[in-house]
Amino acid sequence: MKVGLTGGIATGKSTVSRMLSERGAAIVDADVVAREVVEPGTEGASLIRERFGEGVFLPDGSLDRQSLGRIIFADKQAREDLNRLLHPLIIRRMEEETARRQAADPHCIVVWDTPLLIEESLTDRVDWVVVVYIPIALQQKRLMERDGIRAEEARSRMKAQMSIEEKKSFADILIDNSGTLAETERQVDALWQTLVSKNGSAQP
Ligand SMILES: CC(C)(COP(=O)(O)OP(=O)(O)OC[C@H]1O[C@@H](n2cnc3c(N)ncnc32)[C@H](O)[C@@H]1O)[C@@H](O)C(=O)NCCC(=O)NCCS
Ligand SMILES: Nc1ncnc2c1ncn2[C@@H]1O[C@H](COP(=O)(O)OP(=O)(O)OP(=O)(O)O)[C@@H](O)[C@H]1O
Repeated sequence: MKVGLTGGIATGKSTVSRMLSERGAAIVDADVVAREVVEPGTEGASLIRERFGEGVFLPDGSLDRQSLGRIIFADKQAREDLNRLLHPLIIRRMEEETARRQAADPHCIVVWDTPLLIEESLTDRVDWVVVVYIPIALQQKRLMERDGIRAEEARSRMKAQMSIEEKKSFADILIDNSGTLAETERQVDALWQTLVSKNGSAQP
């Protein structure tokens, strides 16, 4: 079984995916894979160098994430270009990782922790869509606190994605992460019970 876990930036995907991992899920994290596909010497790194130039790389050859982030969160065309270059590489690697996990354990529950699951029309690749939701004002506050950024920058990052209100409508299951972590744990327990009971049976 393959579950797509999504939400808006800083709504709590990593928090929920950690809780699912503790219960036995196999996590495939798109942000981690996105880092792997641009490591020095990779095809991803050369594609970025061709489009964005040497200025978005550090002297040791690694990607200057801050610099590229400043460009793509402020410029829609640049963001679409980056997505077009990297997403096929990211998706391929996520599918390979999933196949590897399922070969090792056919009954495992694989969770795709993927911020852009809905924007990139990846919902058909998963059996269930779980959206981690918090209200927009709290999203902005948590993002500013976590990344130490100002309101304006937080808003520009949030605007680079479909709004969390809109994403809600794509959910098979909604996790409300606006309360305490203990409250989220309780919802994750219920989610896990549902996934385990449906594993191997009909899709939602
Ligand atoms: C622009 C980059 C270098 C900035 O790196 P940085 O370390 O500052 O951020 P990080 O990778 O941890 O991403 C943080 C969050 O930003 C959001 N985000 C990242 N990329 C994008 C994007 N292309 N469009 C919209 N939101 C994005 C996601 O919510 C993500 O969880 C990096 O995000 C990147 O390589 N993005 C392109 C790959 C991608 O689309 N990743 C998202 C998963 S498919
Ligand atoms: N229930 C909660 N109560 C208080 N703080 C929380 C809660 N859940 C998450 N947070 C905090 O909110 C921030 C965002 O959470 P998290 O990093 O899990 O979001 P994310 O959706 O994975 O973000 P990104 O899209 O950037 O990968 C973190 O600093 C986290 O510690």
